[in-house]
Amino acid sequence: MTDNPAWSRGEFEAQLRARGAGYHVHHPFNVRMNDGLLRPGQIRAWVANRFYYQVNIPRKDAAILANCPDRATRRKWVRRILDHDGNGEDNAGGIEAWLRLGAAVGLDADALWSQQDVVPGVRFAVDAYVNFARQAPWQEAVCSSLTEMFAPQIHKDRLANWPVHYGWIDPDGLQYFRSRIRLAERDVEHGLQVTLDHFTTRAAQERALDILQFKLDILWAMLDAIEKACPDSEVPQ
Ligand SMILES: O=C(O)c1cc(C(=O)O)c2c(n1)C(=O)C(=O)c1cc(C(=O)O)[nH]c1-2
Repeated sequence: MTDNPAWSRGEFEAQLRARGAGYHVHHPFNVRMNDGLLRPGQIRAWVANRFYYQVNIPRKDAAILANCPDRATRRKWVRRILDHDGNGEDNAGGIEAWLRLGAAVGLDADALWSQQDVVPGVRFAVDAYVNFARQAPWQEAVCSSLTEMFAPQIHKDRLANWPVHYGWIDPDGLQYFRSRIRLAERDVEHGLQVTLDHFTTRAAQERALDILQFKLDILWAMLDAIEKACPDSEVPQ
């Protein structure tokens, strides 16, 4: 506990944004991916492992919905589930778009759905995120989604760099990244509003920073595990 005065809304938001220094955009594996240094087998390993994150995001969001008694919040939050699952009509959803990314890098949908290439560290990290959302107060789970503040840039980097470095990947497969830029910005606007409204004492604000760090660590741990599973020397082309 701290006796320090609460930060202003602006200062609190600045403290949250400053945590971007630890975002997985700076992970060595992501840096090499962005610099065009990964072999096809390493890109495929990343896509297959990240699929486990993709399919669990709507389950995580459903847990937040289940814990949230506030109808106005649920009305906004439910959109996130449809963003990923699609609606079976005009919106195919993000999971479908990720399957198209898989196809573009040479992975068929059955291989992705089977999760046969998901390594234990990725499974543990993603499961920790879903479990946190099930067990924590819903405002804390909302706060944990705020790594998305830093996601638009990572998507833009991929859109700019992959076509240059990885000519073997059909650029149509990159649509997932394109679609997430706008959605992430919308999500962050709402998630930040909930967080800035809820964590109002200095102790609570510091708790929010710890929650954000927990989520940054999940993303970082995923890349550690993927990197370890496919070192440069052992990856088949
Ligand atoms: O590609 C990425 O680096 C990245 C990171 C994150 C993130 O920061 O959690 C998300 C996504 N992508 C993403 O596509 C996505 O839909 C998403 C939802 C969430 C969330 O916590 O609710 N994070 C992210």
